[in-house]
Amino acid sequence: MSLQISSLNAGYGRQQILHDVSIDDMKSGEMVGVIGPNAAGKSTFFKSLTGIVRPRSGYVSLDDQDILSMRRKQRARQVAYMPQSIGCNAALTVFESVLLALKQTTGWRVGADHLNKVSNILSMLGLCHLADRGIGALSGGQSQMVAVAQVLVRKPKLLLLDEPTSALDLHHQLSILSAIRDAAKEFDIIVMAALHDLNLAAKFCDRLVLIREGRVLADGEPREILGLEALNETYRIRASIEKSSLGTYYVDAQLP
Ligand SMILES: Nc1ncnc2c1ncn2[C@@H]1O[C@H](COP(=O)(O)OP(=O)(O)OP(=O)(O)O)[C@@H](O)[C@H]1O
Repeated sequence: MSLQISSLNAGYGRQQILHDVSIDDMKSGEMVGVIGPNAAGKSTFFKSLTGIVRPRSGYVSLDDQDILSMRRKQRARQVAYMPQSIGCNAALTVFESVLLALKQTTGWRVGADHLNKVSNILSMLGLCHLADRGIGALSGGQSQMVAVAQVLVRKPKLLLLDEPTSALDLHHQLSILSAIRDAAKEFDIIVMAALHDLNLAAKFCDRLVLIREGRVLADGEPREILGLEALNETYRIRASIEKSSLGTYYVDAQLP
């Protein structure tokens, strides 16, 4: 399965935000980091793939199907989106909220297989201890992890995560991204995640797409993208890419 995005244009009113965004040949199991400074258009890009923002032009082919022309329900079975800010319904437990997310795309009959799916996802993300808690009584980080469970349980073909670790401590940033990467491989999902932490992006993503002012500036392997001079200009920093004693690459950045 592959995803192809060609010449996507989108915006709000008269303001054009995305300009001819094209990304070639993303493959199932792949984790693609979408990076770029504040207001670059990353959320608008994700929203235009889900239909929340209607693209003005462009073509998005997922598994040889044009997702932009799909009906909302059909698209929801294939594309799951976790927005940057998460609302919660205080009347549900964590387990029920993940079950409800699953049922949105599979109909309302609840069978043992559905309950197992929810249990498996909670276990995969290390959230079993929260299963019976009311979702209105979670911390910001716990809510964010439950939101990941809600999209992952649907096993979409394409999973869009808008800053999935912004509320998480270091341990949970690593554990959640690691679980998402494993899930991408196990369930054959294409994951696109907007990430502000370039070191996490380098550590977990197979590929990085750098967006500035609504345009794709670069697309490639993390080491290649983070070593680009364009990164300095885009983020208005002075950065160098270093190799750690663990053998991973990281960005050492300062103000210019
Ligand atoms: N609903 C909206 N109506 C009008 N303009 C909007 C709307 N949502 C976003 N924008 C504008 O679109 C531009 C891109 O915003 P977007 O949220 O896509 O950026 P982003 O890269 O996700 O930013 P951040 O990293 O800060 O979350 C910004 O200039 C923003 O002000």
